[in-house]
Amino acid sequence: MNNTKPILGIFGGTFDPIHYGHLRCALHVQQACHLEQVRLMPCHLPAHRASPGVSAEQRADMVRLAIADYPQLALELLELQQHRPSYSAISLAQLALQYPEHQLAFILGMDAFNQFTRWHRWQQILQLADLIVCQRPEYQTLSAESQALLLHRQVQQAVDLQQPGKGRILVLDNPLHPISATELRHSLPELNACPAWLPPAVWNYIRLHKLYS
Ligand SMILES: Nc1ncnc2c1ncn2[C@@H]1O[C@H](COP(=O)(O)OP(=O)(O)OP(=O)(O)O)[C@@H](O)[C@H]1O
Ligand SMILES: O=C(O)c1ccc[n+]([C@@H]2O[C@H](COP(=O)([O-])O)[C@@H](O)[C@H]2O)c1
Repeated sequence: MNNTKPILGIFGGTFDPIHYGHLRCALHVQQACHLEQVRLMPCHLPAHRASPGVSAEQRADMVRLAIADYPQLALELLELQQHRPSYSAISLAQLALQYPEHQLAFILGMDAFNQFTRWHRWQQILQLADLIVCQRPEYQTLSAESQALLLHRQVQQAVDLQQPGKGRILVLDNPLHPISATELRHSLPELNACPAWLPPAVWNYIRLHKLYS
């Protein structure tokens, strides 16, 4: 039996700033997994790292600019609108209530997946959503904890997520994008032109607001 509920992808991130690694992964996942939409959700107060120097509103503005040409992508403001640590388990519980007619899939890179069993109430996430893991250069070795999770939960094909269910994990065979926001933040002060890994509209925003200088 096919699942009649469309799948909504939730791609959480600090997006400090958003770059083509994020954008191309979001577009690839949406198409490869037949997601109705991918909603990019900037975290407000990251629970797991220092607060970014750029405000949550500005990080969201950059996401909005980066996705403007792609109707299959949308900005999810849930975490920005709440003054609490941005725990994915809490956000997904709220999104599940907000989108009862959809099945949820949380999208994350391999580096994030390798830390997943240290997340706040991570077991609850697997009761609320499937995980779609994007491969990322330099992070292609799975931690022992991630391997253990995959043992019982991994599905091999995107089409498997169309069946009713939750807590399944798909590791995608996606094109690799060797870029990180950390690297960008370090190189941006030296750059005079838009680098290949940044959407031009995001570059213009960074220049206009003198970010990362
Ligand atoms: N180049 C990439 N390829 C695949 N996944 C990526 C890539 N860059 C980021 N991601 C994933 O996108 C999500 C949000 O990442 P984040 O906003 O932290 O970007 P980042 O480039 O990892 O930033 P930073 O270097 O500041 O940690 C995470 O799940 C991360 O694994
Ligand atoms: O909920 C948690 O404990 C948790 C711990 C680490 C990361 N996350 C989420 O994972 C997403 C990617 O995180 P990051 O640091 O790679 O931007 C982002 O939505 C974070 O809020 C969530």
